Amino acid sequence: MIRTEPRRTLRHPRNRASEALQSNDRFDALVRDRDTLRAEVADMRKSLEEIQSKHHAEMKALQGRLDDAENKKEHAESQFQKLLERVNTIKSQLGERLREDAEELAQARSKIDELEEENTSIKDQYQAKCGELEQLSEDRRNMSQELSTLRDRTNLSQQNWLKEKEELLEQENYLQSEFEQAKEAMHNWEVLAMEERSIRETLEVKVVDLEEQLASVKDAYEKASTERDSQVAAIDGLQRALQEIQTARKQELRELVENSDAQLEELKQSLQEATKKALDAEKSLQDAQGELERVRPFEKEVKEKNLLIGKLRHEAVTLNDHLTKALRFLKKGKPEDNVDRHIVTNHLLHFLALDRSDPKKFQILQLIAALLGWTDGYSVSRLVWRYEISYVMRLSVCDIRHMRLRFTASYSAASILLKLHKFRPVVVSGPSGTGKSTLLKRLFADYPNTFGFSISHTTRSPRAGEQDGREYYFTTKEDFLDLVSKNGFIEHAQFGGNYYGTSVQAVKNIAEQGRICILDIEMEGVKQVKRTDLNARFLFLAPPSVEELERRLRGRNTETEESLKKRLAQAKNELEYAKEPGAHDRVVVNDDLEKAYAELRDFIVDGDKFGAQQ
Ligand SMILES: Nc1ncnc2c1ncn2[C@@H]1O[C@H](COP(=O)(O)OP(=O)(O)OP(=O)(O)O)[C@@H](O)[C@H]1O
Repeated sequence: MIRTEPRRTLRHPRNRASEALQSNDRFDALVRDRDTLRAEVADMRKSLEEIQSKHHAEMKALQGRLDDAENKKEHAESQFQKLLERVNTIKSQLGERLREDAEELAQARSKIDELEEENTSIKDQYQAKCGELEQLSEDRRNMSQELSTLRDRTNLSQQNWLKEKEELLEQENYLQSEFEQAKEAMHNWEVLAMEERSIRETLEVKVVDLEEQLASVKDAYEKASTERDSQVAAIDGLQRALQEIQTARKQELRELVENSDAQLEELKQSLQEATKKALDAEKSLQDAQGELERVRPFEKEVKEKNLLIGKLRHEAVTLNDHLTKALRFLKKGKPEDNVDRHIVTNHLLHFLALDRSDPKKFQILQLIAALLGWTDGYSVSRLVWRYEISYVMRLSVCDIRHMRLRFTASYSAASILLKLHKFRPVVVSGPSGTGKSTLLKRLFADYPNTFGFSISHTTRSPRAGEQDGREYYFTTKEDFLDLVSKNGFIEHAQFGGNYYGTSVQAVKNIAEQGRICILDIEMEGVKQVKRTDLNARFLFLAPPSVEELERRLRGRNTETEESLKKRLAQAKNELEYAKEPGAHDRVVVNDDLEKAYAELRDFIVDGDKFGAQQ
């Protein structure tokens, strides 16, 4: 609306009447203008009042929403505090329990070791005593044999002597009877001499002869008697000697038997004691085994908890590292440095294009702040805080949970990748029979608790005593085939209607446990590992020649003619593949076992770095 100011100018008197008329008209017009203005003012007031009341209502609604949000925030904070308290109490309780269990386990182990040592020493003693017992029985048997031969010989000589004695006695009797006859004859002759003197003279010669005969017979008799006496004395001496020998032998034997009986008794006693001790040891071994069985689940729990603690520690260290890097990066930026406007514009466009709920938006904001050199920590944190608060206040609880899950998943994936940089798996491949198992067995013995084999998946049902995640990861056929379709296996095969396979995740699990996973696989498996993010190192073990390989396979006595042919054909393929550049990081020829082991160990151990990357 155009309004004109009333003009205040001096007019000529002739025009006064007409001017009065004009001024009346103008006055009327002015009155009209004023009225319209008043109406307009009233309208505006009305609309102002309406706006004010609307604004008031909007303010009220906003205040209500703000109050709600604050309540929710307070509630979430109190829940978070409670959870934190619970986590702390669980941590302290678990720590206590873990320490106690570890102590108990160590005691049980040392007890088992002691008992086992005792058991072996008792067994050794028992075996030594058995050997001694056998030796003694052998001695006894030999002596009994000797004694019986001696007895036989004594009996024989005794019989001979008795026979001779009888013969001498017979001779003596015969001489005695002859002497008696001669005496009688002499008597007859003396009677006859009395009667017949004449015959006497003739007979005297006979008498002399007879006397001579008698004398000689007497001599013979005396000789025989002395001989008999000496022989009797010899027999007596012999008998005495024999008796002495017999008594000495008997005494010796008695002593021997007594000694061996005593030794036998002692051995029996020590055997009984040893058996008792062995029984006691077995009982305490069983107790210890029972104890071990009881402790085993705790051991697993302890391991899991330790793992968890390790993971948490590692996460804390990584986060700290990231924070330090971010701070350093923020501190380094200078506003006067050349800022690439193109990059900033791109980031800004990206920021605007992203959905509000996308967490990347926050990261881009941080990046822009760093690029523009907003080194003032306070203003950056205020900006970030304001953005965060305004963003978080628009999120529902469900969104927050979802975000946390997404963060945890991506964080654990990143954590595994970090672990795979430190604990890099080693793929040891090579034709069957080159000596992989022989060398790896030695390496594991030299470096205990350093390496691990991945646990395989299987679709077969668990057997008694088997545990999921210990002997195998037991899975269904559907899940197994699903994982196959997602390239989740390094190697897989079917035996007797069941599937078996080595999964990529199983290898990652070994790195998660802080061990180097050793994969003893074939060429196709090697290629598959290269397609994964396992960050593995590759060693190829080659035989000195195909002929030597065949000799070793035959020497192992594990192959049929058919399987041998198959293995040799496969060996040729593997040797061809190994010639391709970059197929393996190291090729070791196993011609000399010591040399090959040194090369394999040097590559895997890598000066105690085990191939770790920064
Ligand atoms: N340097 C060597 N010299 C002579 N014999 C060897 C040597 N290395 C290994 N062997 C022998 O070769 C045979 C095969 O070795 P081994 O079983 O370790 O092979 P492998 O590569 O593990 O076979 P597979 O892949 O079939 O299990 C064994 O009998 C082993 O004793």
